[in-house]
Amino acid sequence: MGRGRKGGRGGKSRGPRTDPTVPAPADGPGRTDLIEKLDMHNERFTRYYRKQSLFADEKEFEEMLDAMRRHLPTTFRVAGSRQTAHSLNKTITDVHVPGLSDIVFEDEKLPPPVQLPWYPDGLAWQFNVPKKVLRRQPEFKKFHSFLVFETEVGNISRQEAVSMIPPLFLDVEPHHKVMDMCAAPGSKTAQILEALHSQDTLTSSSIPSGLLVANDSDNKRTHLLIHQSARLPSPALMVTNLDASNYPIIRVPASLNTKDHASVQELPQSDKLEPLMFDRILCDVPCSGDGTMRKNIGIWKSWQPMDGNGLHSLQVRILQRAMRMLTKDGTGRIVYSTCSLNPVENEAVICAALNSNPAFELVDVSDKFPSLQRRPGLKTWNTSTDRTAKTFFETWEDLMTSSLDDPTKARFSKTQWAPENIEELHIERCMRIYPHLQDTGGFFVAVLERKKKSAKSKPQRKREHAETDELPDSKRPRIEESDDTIDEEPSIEPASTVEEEEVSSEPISAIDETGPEPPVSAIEEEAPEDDLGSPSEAMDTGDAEASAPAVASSSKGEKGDGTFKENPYIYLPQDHPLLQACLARLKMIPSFPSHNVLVRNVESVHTPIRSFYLSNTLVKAVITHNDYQKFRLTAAGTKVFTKQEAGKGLDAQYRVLGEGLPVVLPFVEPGAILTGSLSALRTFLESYYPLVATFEEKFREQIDESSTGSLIVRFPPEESDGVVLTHDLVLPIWKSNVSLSLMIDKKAKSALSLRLFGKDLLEGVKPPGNKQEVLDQD
Ligand SMILES: C[S@@+](CC[C@H](N)C(=O)[O-])C[C@H]1O[C@@H](n2cnc3c(N)ncnc32)[C@H](O)[C@@H]1O
Repeated sequence: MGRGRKGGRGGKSRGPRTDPTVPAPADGPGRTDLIEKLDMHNERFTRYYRKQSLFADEKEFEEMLDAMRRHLPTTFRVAGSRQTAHSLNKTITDVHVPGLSDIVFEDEKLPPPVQLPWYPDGLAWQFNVPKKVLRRQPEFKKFHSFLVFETEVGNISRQEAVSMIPPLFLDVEPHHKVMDMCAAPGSKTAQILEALHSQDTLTSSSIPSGLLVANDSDNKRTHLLIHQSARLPSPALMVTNLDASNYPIIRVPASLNTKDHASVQELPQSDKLEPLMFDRILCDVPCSGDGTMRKNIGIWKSWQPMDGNGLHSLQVRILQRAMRMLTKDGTGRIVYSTCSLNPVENEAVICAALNSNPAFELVDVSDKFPSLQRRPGLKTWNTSTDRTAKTFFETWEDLMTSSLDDPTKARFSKTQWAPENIEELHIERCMRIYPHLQDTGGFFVAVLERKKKSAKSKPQRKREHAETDELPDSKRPRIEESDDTIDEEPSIEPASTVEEEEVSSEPISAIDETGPEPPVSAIEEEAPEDDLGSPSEAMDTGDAEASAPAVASSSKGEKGDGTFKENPYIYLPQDHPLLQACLARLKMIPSFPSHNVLVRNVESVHTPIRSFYLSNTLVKAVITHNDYQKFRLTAAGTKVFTKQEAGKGLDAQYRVLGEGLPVVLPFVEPGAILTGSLSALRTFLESYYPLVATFEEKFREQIDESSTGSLIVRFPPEESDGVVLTHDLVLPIWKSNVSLSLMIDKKAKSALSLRLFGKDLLEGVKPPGNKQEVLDQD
């Protein structure tokens, strides 16, 4: 398998390989219809895992297999920053769950949604009813619409329960510099962003001083990622498109490489540059994905042991690279995870990485999230050397002395077997989540930190490396750690060319280059986790402006020849006349961080600035002091203002973008914010471009006093005619001469309607012709 090849578990299921001539059975309550059941067998899989002795007895192994053949319950997370999430969660607990608690459908009592007991603050939910219930049973149908709309607007994230675990153990805080090495399609990126934004209020977004670099080697998938993260726009986000195992060093001014710089301070001018060291790194690596078989049923058929064997080397190299990028101040943390149960992709990778870098250790997190059922990492396993899972070797030495031919032997690395020092590595601190433990998918998570006092002498390190030193060069894992050399690493050179202290830098490439074809799951597009609304549906908002990603994302990306062509990222001078005109017109206060505004198009007479983006200072430092082309920077910061077609030159009219509003709200002159009411909100939601004359008088008066263009309205909490607005709602509107428009996309309007008024007030209302014409009308 080649480096940086498209990979990724949880590949879009090819679905059950059913006989097309057999009519599909009805959607039965168990939803594991006969045809699927027939496909849920694979001798290679059962033989391989039986050999691993995962459990004390065969009975439990059978229990696991049974669970893997059952339909996976639907799980979702109430997303968004803390306060908004709590408010929506209360609606689910107080309104929806009671309504779903005593439902009988076709003589069967249906279980209501329940909270996942281990997820903090009860923000994650699970329910398990057949699809036909969601289609036909009125209460569940209503709940389903609610979920679909809230998912569309980013308030709810459909995510497999186990996939929510790694970010929890990462324990991100707003000042952290975080790297998500294999981030697409981005469900964990979204969780990390939420943690960076834990200081957000109900109406306004904080600007974290930290940073999240979300990286994926697959260019197409980075665009999925950008779409996902647009649901939580963040001035602290950058998306890059590189092979994580060779991730280059990013240089930033030394004073920003600390925990206590301000989020939007001016860029320091005279600081020396030093490599950016991350506080948190997630390695959610590409894997064979056999833990997702409940969802991706196609893996049942295709699974074979070489899937995992073929990914081991890349997984080790990604983790090793993460170890080099982690802060050395002792407070950093790496979480390694896969949705595979295969020890070659899990414990073997952890052992290889720990043995290559004795400065690190596994962290005992057994006291964290105690209600999460888990099992310890394996201390022994058997590695199979063929696709049929019939040939196993207990040790690498056994393989070497076997009668297999040399080219076959050369495809394996010693690190695919348990090392002799496994007892010293505390491998039991790894976490295995099996499907039968709490009705989930299968998962593996390990938490690594630098040892508190790493005083290993060179001779001691040499002893630890001796095992790999004995190997022929071609089979050695790349032992790339040397705490002393990390700063000298050339910024963009592949890590394998880094000068290393004690051992060869030969990459562990034998399997990578010549190994088996990657597994289906490793090369297919990952199915969006979100079956409550696919990304493509979510993007089709019917409002092209409003639905554009709210991050400064690439409009070009990868060219046909594989080279990378990006629109530039240009920070404007603070006194740029157009920026200043825009800030004045939109009534921003003087402390607006105008030194952190960037644009993506080169301004000229013919191409005026289309949109303004805002980033925090760390993002600015990364873009300013590094060659972002080399990072294949695909997105940065968050889009806050965008051009409305009216006006030219300095008279150009810009508006505050719905997604950008929470970010800029703290900088809007308080007097410029209008006060709305439930009645005004209803008028906005009932029609696309309501006439000013149709609004209640109190609101109309404020509108009459305001100039045309972009305005912001605060709707305070109110209860009227059984409709309850529980907290402040702040929304952007556009005023033209005779009408107004709520500047959020159609789906966000529908979600709001449903949440407040119990129905979509725009349903059945025909959209007028050209929105722009309506907005520009005189
Ligand atoms: C398991 S998926 C990540 C899922 C993601 N963390 C999430 O929660 O949505 C693995 C990802 O690794 C990417 N990948 C494969 N090889 C890579 C490499 N060498 N460097 C970076 N990313 C890689 C794949 O494109 C895939 O998106």
